[in-house]
Amino acid sequence: GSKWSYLGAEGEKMWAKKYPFCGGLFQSPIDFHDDILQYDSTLLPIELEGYNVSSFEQFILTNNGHSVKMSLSPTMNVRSLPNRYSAAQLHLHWGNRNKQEGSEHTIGGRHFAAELHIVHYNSDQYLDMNSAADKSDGLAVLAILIEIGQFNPSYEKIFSHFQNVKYKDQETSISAFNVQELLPDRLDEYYRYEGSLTTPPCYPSVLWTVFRKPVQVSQEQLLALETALYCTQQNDPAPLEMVNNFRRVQEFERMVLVSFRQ
Ligand SMILES: NS(=O)(=O)c1c(F)c(F)c(S(=O)(=O)CCO)c(N[C@H]2CCc3ccccc32)c1F
Ligand SMILES: [Zn+2]
Repeated sequence: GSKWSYLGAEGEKMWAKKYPFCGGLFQSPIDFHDDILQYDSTLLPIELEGYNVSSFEQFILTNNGHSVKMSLSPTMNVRSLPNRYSAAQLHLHWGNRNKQEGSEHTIGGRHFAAELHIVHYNSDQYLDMNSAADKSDGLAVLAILIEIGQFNPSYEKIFSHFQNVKYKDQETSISAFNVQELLPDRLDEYYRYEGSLTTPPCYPSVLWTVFRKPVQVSQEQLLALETALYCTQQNDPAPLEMVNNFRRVQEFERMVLVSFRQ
């Protein structure tokens, strides 16, 4: 089992001891600020294919002790990237009820409340996630920044099941739905850079697309995310709340491309 956490002796400052890439190059997440941004007119709007999965299909929601992840259908693909990338899973990062700033990427040093990641692997070159995860052109992650605002019925399709996955290794099956509902409406405005997984093993294998426009969930929905889940198993005598599961921003001396003019 992966022995790492976001806190204490196995926290992010120690990851590099067991997972050398975590101390390496091209690490994510990063802060987006003006002097590293460069407009690139060749960045096409993100095109999703096969995202509208029939509600007769199921997605599996799992608490893996680090996040809550949802399996996705490999018929879900991202076009308009150098290769065809097929969806593997989505998961979230968040803060806690007293500090609702748990996004991984930041804009002008500002955290958002939470962040959704949809992890895809290069299905042109590799068989599955595991064989793609450590290849430089292996993965593409779509990142959606989440802020507090209106109740979001699409996010509720995931959040309403948290009581069934409170503890590590619990899972539940939910009716599939169109995951595009979880994205902002502007798929043509995003930040683009080559980075890494933000958890161990931190492979520098991710083509990041971070949408400029955040989505909104309500205060109550965010509170549910911040208070429902545990990193520990149900029978663990020392329960650990699953909070603050975001990596701090990494030093970054490279340009980030943007598909939009200011
Ligand atoms: N922020 S992120 O997008 O970098 C990222 C995570 F933050 C995260 F938590 C996970 S995980 O699988 O839930 C737990 C750690 O592997 C993955 N999972 C990836 C990592 C390697 C791998 C292999 C097979 C399936 C999924 C993943 C991940 F890509
Ligand atoms: Zn993530």
